[in-house]
Amino acid sequence: MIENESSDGHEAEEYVGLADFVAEGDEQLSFSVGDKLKVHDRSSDVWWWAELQGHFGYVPSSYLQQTAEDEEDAWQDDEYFGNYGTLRLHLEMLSDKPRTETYRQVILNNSVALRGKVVMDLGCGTGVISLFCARLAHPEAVYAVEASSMAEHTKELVRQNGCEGVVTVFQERAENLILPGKVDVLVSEWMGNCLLFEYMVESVLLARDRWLKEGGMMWPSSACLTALNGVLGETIWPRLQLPTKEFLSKPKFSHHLLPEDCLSTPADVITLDMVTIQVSDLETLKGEFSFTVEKSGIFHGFTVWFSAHFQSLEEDGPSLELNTGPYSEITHWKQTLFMLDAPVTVEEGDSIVGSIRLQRNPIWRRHLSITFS
Ligand SMILES: N=C(N)NC/C=C/[C@H]1O[C@@H](n2cnc3c(N)ncnc32)[C@H](O)[C@@H]1O
Repeated sequence: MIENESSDGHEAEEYVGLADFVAEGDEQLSFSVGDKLKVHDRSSDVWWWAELQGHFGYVPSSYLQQTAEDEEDAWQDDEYFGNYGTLRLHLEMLSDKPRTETYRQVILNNSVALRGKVVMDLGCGTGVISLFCARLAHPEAVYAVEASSMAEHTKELVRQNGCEGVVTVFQERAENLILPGKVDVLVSEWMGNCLLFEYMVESVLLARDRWLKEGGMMWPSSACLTALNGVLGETIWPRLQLPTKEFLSKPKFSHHLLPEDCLSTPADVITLDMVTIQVSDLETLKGEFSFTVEKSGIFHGFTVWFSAHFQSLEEDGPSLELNTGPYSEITHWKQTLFMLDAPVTVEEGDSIVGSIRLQRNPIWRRHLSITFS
């Protein structure tokens, strides 16, 4: 067989492993999540004949996904920046009072220390954080970076607020950005559902590595994912439209969990230090948890949310936190509920021990899958 020819004479197709596979027998081929395999024969539905680094063998087709046509497509950037070019999403974010107010407080608390500093606002959208900097403090310069067409409006807003002397808008992807110089502070509001969805955080880390001065400040300085055992409040069941099985099979984004629906105390399961974390660390993030049930009830699933922490620019100055959990003021992210395959009755004092894994999708780079074990 010619190296790159498959048995039916077509070009071998490239696929990516979606999960680790361990061969059972020498006619099968083991691989790890993210491995790129050449598939030579897909005549069977279940087992395909594939090659990895010169080794051949059968692999389960359900573990493989075709690689995206090109890198750009993998990030779905046209759709992504297209969406952010319209006001709808920005209106939702600006209307989120806890979110926007936290960033305003951070700038206000650090207004003295910000004097003469150079700030980058990455993914500035309508530029609200940049305007906070220019109006509530006296930085040397603010570089407002926004890749979508929203940047045109942002330039106008900066002008109308009389901030063009301080704020410069760059309509550019952070990855391709050329700045006049390095910055003292990199501020960004990058957090997505379950903290990482959209993986805008990768852009923030690339910008950090290229443009943040040694010892510069990252805002948020750290972020963490928190979880607890939640119940599906009795209020939901009666309104259940979908068949229960289907309903239970997918995570529920933007689920508003009420404190009375919580069966255990929250536990931080994953923490990102925004100064030290590397892009490669984002591929797989794992956390352990052990919950003690505080009140008997039906355990329907795990609820997840995040918090972002903002260190003060001043030595032992107060830090600030944006918490999107059920005990804080509701935000546009709300919380995410991961349903169990089947609800479990639990008693006060029971302990629920396990681990969580956030696996970045090897193909669609803005997506992830979350596994509770
Ligand atoms: N999901 C939350 N919280 N915020 C999303 C916020 C996203 C905003 O940041 C911009 N953005 C995202 N990634 C980049 C990038 N690499 N370079 C420049 N601008 C970018 C988007 O166009 C949105 O306006």
